[in-house]
Amino acid sequence: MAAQDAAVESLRDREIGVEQEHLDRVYHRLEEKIHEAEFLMNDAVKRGQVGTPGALAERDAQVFRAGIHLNRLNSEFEDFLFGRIDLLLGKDGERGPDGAYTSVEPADDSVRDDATADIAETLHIGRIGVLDSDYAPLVIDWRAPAAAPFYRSTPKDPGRVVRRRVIRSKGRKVLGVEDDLMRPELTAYLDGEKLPVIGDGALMAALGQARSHTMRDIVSSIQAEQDLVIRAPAASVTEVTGGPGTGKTAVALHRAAYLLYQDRRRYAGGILIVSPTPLLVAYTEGVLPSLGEEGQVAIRAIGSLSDDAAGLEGATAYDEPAVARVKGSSRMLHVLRKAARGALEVPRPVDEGGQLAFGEEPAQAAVPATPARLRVVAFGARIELEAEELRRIRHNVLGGTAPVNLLRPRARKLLLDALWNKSSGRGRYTDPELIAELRSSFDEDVSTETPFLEFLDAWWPELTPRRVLAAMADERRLGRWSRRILNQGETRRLARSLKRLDAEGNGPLSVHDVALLDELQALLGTPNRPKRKREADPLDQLTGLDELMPQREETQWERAERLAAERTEYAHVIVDEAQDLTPMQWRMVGRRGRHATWTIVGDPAQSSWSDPDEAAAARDEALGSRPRRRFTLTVNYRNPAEIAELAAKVLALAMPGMESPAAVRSTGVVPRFEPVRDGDLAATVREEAARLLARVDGTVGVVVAMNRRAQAREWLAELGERVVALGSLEAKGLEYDATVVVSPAEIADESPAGLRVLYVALTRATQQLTVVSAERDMPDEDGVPDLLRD
Ligand SMILES: Nc1ncnc2c1ncn2[C@@H]1O[C@H](COP(=O)(O)OP(=O)(O)OP(=O)(O)O)[C@@H](O)[C@H]1O
Repeated sequence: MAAQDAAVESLRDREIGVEQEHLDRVYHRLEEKIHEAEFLMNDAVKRGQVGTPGALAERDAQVFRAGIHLNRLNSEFEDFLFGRIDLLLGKDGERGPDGAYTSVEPADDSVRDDATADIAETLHIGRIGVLDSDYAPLVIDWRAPAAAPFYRSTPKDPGRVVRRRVIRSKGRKVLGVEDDLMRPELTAYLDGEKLPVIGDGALMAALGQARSHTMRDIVSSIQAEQDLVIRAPAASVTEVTGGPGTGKTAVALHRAAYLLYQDRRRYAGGILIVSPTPLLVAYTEGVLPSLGEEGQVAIRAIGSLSDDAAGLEGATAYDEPAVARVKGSSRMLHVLRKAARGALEVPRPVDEGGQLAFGEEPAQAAVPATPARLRVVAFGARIELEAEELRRIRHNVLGGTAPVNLLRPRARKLLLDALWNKSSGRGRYTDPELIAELRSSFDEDVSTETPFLEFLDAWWPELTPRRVLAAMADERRLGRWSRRILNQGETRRLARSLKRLDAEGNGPLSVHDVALLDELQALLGTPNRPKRKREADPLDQLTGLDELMPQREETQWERAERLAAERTEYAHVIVDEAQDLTPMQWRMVGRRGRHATWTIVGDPAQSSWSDPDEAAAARDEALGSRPRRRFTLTVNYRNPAEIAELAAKVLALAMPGMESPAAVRSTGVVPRFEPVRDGDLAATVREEAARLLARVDGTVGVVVAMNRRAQAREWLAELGERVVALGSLEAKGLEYDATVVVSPAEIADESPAGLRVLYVALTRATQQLTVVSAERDMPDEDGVPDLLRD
């Protein structure tokens, strides 16, 4: 037995040695390429010194290209080379642009009658493609067509693949190999020697690894059903559904990298990935760089999508469910339309002069809400417009649907018309030319007068989304805008939730406020501002360069940076956890992809939104009539069968009849049930988290009801960085080696979608799960809460 083990080990070592040799060749070639790129950079800099505009533009372009190239080559890929396939001869002998044979099917005579065959081609697969100096492929990019059989081949449908190997390496050192035999019935020979097979496959090895606070890519073990989605054509809409742990997020990220590889030019317009929480953004954002892609992809939390959400972190506060339901509903659109127009009448916030603040009622002899009349002097006489006339003009201007801020020039024009009609100038001449001249000087005189300008500013102020949102905090006013749209209770709750904002709308935003601000931005519009001239660069002035090149064009770098900063629309939009988007959020996301192609991944069973039909309608509106291509993922790679089985009980309650995905592995460790000990919830949770910390190498997540978030953080403060406390809604998409789910009943009762939120909480663990039940969970003698019993 020992001799047999030793033989296996020596075979493994020999195969590791074979792959090491190949990796050495790859690195040698990469070094050559890095030198080439550095040479290009230096050469480009020299060109820059010539100083003619043509040479400068060329230099910028060259530096840009060489910079990208160097960046990719220098990236510290942990396992740059990760796969290999050994293939039979193809049906035809044609080679593709990457030097590999293109045929997927084996040639008729590739297998001999005695079930032996020769390996005709060996391909190594890696994160980027590398050709040797003769243009033969040393490494095929994982996204190239030639790499597809690495993912697609199965023993049932092997194509040309005989052996599929996953290579594990760190830096320049190969650490291990794991093989899957796709044609076990064959005896295959490579260079005259029998093809060896090592290990029991790579997927299980990958799934058993400890989790950290960042997601890993799955590039070495993408499964066939996932590969179909990743490589689906970009056109129109690709919709992917699948239960927890089926790899939807992973697939979405790999698809972004794949699309960029396929058509870099087209996706220079940017790919947007919308994620439900900043936590999930932080968890996933390392995956794309590890796949060799950066820059063109923006991963944004739904709470930071609008320009108005402060900073990239955006909004993290959550409204209580009843408020969230109102703010997310498409009925809000009608309220916001009224508010965007009605806010013109709202007094402006205090300035030094002691005027009113929003939300305050006029006190004593305060300045009136909006000026009641306009008084100017023209041609030596006073002209006035009374309240009724002003009201008529405003009504007239607001007649259409144009954005309010863009209507200001029209309001100004109608005011001048009305003043002119009352002025003495009107009847002075009959000659149209003279009248026109007089009118034009009238307009100029009046419209530059301070009283007129002050009046216009107060009567038709430029509204900001935040100001309008803050104006909605006044319940009486909001009641006017929401009449026949929201009921009284909804109006009250909405107004109250907005009291967090000051008069200018500054203050903590909730995740749902962000979609409202974005809608308001669209309703209000941004007036055109005169273009600012490019600021002079002091260095250019000092060196006299500004005189040499007075109209220096933007460089390619500057242009790329500017476009990224200004980008509001994308070429492709990927929505993760799409089941959670509210109708208002769909509108916000839809505005960013009006001309885009889309990939949408989600799971209706995990939806925390209470009205899925309303959300589905909004989604249809955002996607328009684009055709949809649908995929379903069926295998759960995250949870062991023991945990998946428990979660399935909640699924049966939350969505009767819905099937849960099949767990791909089992650990033999069943979930643990722990009732609160001695009435001390904090101590029980802390002890359970500590117990799990000792049992797993990676992370432990403790999921509590949303209103216990802060509490839970305190309970766990002493336990170190491997433990994280999460509100139920924050657990979306994340995973931990072990989780503690605290009081299923509390989580389920939190909102109308509570059972689905509980389903999410129960499906976060890759190895172990403890459920802590409080009194309201009504645990039985084994500690099993009522909700989780058979
Ligand atoms: N082919 C694969 N090889 C290795 N690991 C995989 C594979 N597919 C998925 N995984 C792993 O399974 C886990 C779950 O994947 P992911 O988070 O993408 O699932 P999901 O469908 O988005 O789940 P949820 O709906 O619960 O958010 C991740 O750790 C992911 O790396």
